[in-house]
Amino acid sequence: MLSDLYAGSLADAARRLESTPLKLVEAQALARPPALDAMIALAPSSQIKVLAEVKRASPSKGQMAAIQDPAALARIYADNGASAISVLTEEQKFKGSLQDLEAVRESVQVPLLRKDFIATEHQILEARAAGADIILLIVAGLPEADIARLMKFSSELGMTPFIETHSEEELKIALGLGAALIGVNARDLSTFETNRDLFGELVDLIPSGVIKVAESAVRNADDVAHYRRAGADVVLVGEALVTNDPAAMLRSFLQAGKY
Ligand SMILES: O=C(O)c1ccccc1NCC(=O)[C@H](O)[C@H](O)COP(=O)(O)O
Repeated sequence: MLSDLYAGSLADAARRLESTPLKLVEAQALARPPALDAMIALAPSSQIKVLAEVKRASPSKGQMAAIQDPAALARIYADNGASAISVLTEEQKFKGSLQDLEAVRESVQVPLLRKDFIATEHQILEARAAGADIILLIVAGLPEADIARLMKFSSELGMTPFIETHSEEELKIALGLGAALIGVNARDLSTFETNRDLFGELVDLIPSGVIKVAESAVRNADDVAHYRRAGADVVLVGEALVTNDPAAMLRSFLQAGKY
């Protein structure tokens, strides 16, 4: 499944290259104002931080929410305390787009994550050109040397690479590469099974100074408190926000993670 997701994203990127040549994407990326500093926005504090996701659909759940106006949803997130916003731009299974990311960029001032199956410099330039400040690199999906190269490339653009892991071995790879923003995804991207305890099982391997993100499977404020007790600095939440009242949910998450 994961390799299919990468193949789909790369095919879509190749199609976009036919109408927008790499040199133009690069010029658009370099013309953007400097990237916002995600390491400041997501830095550990006395309160858990929320990375709120714009997520219409997923391979595991199918269609979740129509989200006709992603910019309006992002404003609700930012107005109710989200420290950063994740925009799923994958088109085929998640029904997202770079246009969603551009629209969100116009509406909020918090750092934006391009959430996609990124494997090339072209996709990173597209992310920057659309206004993203953070890009996702998934250890399960990429050879270590590619992650190292793409981390360097995104950092040179002023962006923050967010490195996603799902096992001790993957975490050691992320740490070995010097990642400063690391996620432990409760969802196994091959089987879609979720394990909310995985973050707590791995977190002690992550040194202080690295921002620790608990990703996926938050259904309610109790789950946020669970991740916070385990040591999360940040929770990444999609489904629970887009299928409920996002403002009320966000406020309850921030309240639950206040220690
Ligand atoms: O969400 C999925 O089904 C999925 C399947 C395969 C690859 C990635 C997938 N999701 C990406 C994410 O990591 C989540 O959107 C994100 O962590 C938020 O998760 P949730 O709060 O459980 O919607």
